[in-house]
Parts: sequence; C-alpha cells; structure tokens
Amino acid sequence: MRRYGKHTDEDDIRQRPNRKGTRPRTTIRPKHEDAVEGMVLTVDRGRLTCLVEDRTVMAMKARELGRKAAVVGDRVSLVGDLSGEKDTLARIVRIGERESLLRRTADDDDPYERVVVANADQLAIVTALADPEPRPRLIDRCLVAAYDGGLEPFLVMTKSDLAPPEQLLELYGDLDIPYVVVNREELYDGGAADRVRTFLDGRVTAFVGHSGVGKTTLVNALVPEEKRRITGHVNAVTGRGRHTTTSALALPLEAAEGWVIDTPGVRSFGLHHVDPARVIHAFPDLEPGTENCPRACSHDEPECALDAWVAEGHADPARLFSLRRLLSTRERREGD
Ligand SMILES: Nc1nc2c(ncn2[C@@H]2O[C@H](COP(=O)(O)OP(=O)(O)OP(=O)(O)O)[C@@H](O)[C@H]2O)c(=O)[nH]1
Ligand SMILES: [Zn+2]
Repeated sequence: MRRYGKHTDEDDIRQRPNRKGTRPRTTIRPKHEDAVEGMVLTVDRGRLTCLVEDRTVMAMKARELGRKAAVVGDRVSLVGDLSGEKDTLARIVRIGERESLLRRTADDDDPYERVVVANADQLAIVTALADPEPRPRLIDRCLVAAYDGGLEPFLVMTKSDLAPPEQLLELYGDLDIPYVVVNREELYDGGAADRVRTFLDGRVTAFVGHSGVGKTTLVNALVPEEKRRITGHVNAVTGRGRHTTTSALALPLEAAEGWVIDTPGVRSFGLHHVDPARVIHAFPDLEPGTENCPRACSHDEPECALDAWVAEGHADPARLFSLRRLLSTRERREGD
C-alpha cells in the first residue's frame, strides 16, 4: 500500500526534523531512550488512552511535541508512569510516521465533530438502505476522504430488509468499490458480522456512518464484549456501554491483528483539506492522463487535460465521470 507519508503534509514533515544538524555533540544519548511504544485507542479532552503491551495507559502529550496532535491509531512513544494504574499519567514524547490519515474538516456550525484516525488501512462506509435514507453525496464525500488519506474504502449497506440495494449499488459500480449488504436478521444472528469480518482480518478498519445506520450494532457484533472493555476506564467515566466522546475508539478484533475503529455518527463530512492530486492516485487508470494538466489542476475544471485524453480512448469515460462526481462533492452544498 502506498505510504501517506510520501505526500506533502506539513504536520508529517515537522515531525521528522534533521536531528544531526540541530543537536549539540555532547548529547550522545538519544532523548527518551527508555520510551516505550504504544498505540492511541481514544482521545478525550487532551487525555489519550494508549495500549502499551497489554495495558491501557492514560497519557498526555508532552509539551515538546508542540501543536501536533496525537490521534486515534497513532503509534506513539511514551515515558513516565506506564503502570496503567488509576490516576497515573504517562507522557507521549513521539508520534510515529503515519501511513494514512482520515480527517474531516471542522464545519463552521460543528467545530468539534471531527473524525481523525491515523494508520487505518481501510474505511468502512456504513449506510442504511432506508431509515435513514441513503445519502449518496455523504458516501461520496467519505470516499474522497478515504482516497485523500490513503485508505481503501468499502461499503456496508444495512437494513436491506427495509429497501433493496440495487439503486444505490449502481452509483458505485464504476468505482469498483467492494461492498457488503446486510439485513436485520443477519445483524442479530451473526451473519452480518461474519461477512463484514472477511474484510477485516489483519487490517485496521475505520467505520464511519451517519447516525442511526446501525454502525454501533454492527461494531458490537464484531468485537466481543470483553475486548470492548479494553478501554474500560473510558466507559467507566461515561458510565455507559459505549463511549460518548467526540473521539474515535479503537477496538481489537478477536482474530489476527485486526482493529476496528468506531467513530461517532456524522451528519456531514467537511473536505476543505482535500488535495485532488492525492485523490487521483486512487484512479491509476486515469492518472497518466493528468500529465498535460495545468499546474495545480483540480481535475474538475475546463482546462483539465483528462477530457481530451479520455476522448482519445485511453480510459473509460464512466471512470472520469465518477471521478468528477467525487471531486465535485468538495464544494459544500445545502444539506451536506
Ligand atoms: N431494520 C433494520 N434495523 C436495523 C438494522 N441494523 C440496525 N438496525 C436498527 O437501527 C437502529 C440504529 O442502530 P445503531 O446501531 O444504534 O446506529 P448507529 O449507526 O450506531 O447510530 P448512532 O449511535 O447514532 O451513531 C437500531 O434500532 C438498530 O436495531 C438492519 O439491518 N435492519
Ligand atoms: Zn486535470
């Protein structure tokens, strides 16, 4: 899979300073050589729950990290009290290079509801076929965020007992996106979890979806109760069976090395940060056609070279059409 770190991202660049040039010679010992590796499971107002070996450790970011935030899925280095005991607090002193980054621009009216997940391999976009009605533009926006961030998307369509999937599936045929369709019965007899699980083994999968699509029911079916309790003290704080913070929550799968990252239900998905050049990597059949594009082409403008190139027969016009549809969702519209 391609590394997200190759693409320009200020945060990631800042994280790899040239140590040789800036450090005095006398500091031979690397700083924090006793630091231990961990993974961020959830974030709640500056407190990060991290998995260190088999313990959950509360931590906060060290001041030296500056403005760079650690997010769910980040691989971090920690120092301090790593016992994981109540009222202890460790310090995160390093954030590892990210292989992917799913993000949502904050919206004016909703500045905190942000999905930020690092190092996920894939994005499961959960949508109901009815109740609530599918919102293709929201799905498209999630797809754009996945392509932009270096995640492979797939669709999970729930509630097929209420409406058939064909009409929605038609929209995604040319994009070649894998999908699973599940109904109510399968959700409760384990059939849905089994089918979704075939996508998950050994991978880190972030789940996103509009509120009410059945994402929580599905995640609960995927991750056994005792595994869900790994972030026990987070739940203890809210006193509920699931987290109510605005952060995502990483949950280990029983088998293999897989992780499920549950995210709060979204109503919209801000895409201001998206770089069309990164999105087009997900369209390797079209990418060569961008060679003659003007500088910083959005690939969704009259001067874009893709139209002529596709007209010459180098690629399927339906693919260009799908790409344009996705890119056009970057413009915010009423109801997004
Ligand atoms: N008919 C039908 N109902 C379902 C299906 N999947 C989930 N539901 C129901 O849909 C409702 C919403 O499910 P949740 O799992 O709470 O939805 P959610 O996406 O997590 O929503 P938030 O918690 O708001 O983010 C529940 O009453 C579920 O029982 C399905 O396949 N068919
Ligand atoms: Zn172009």
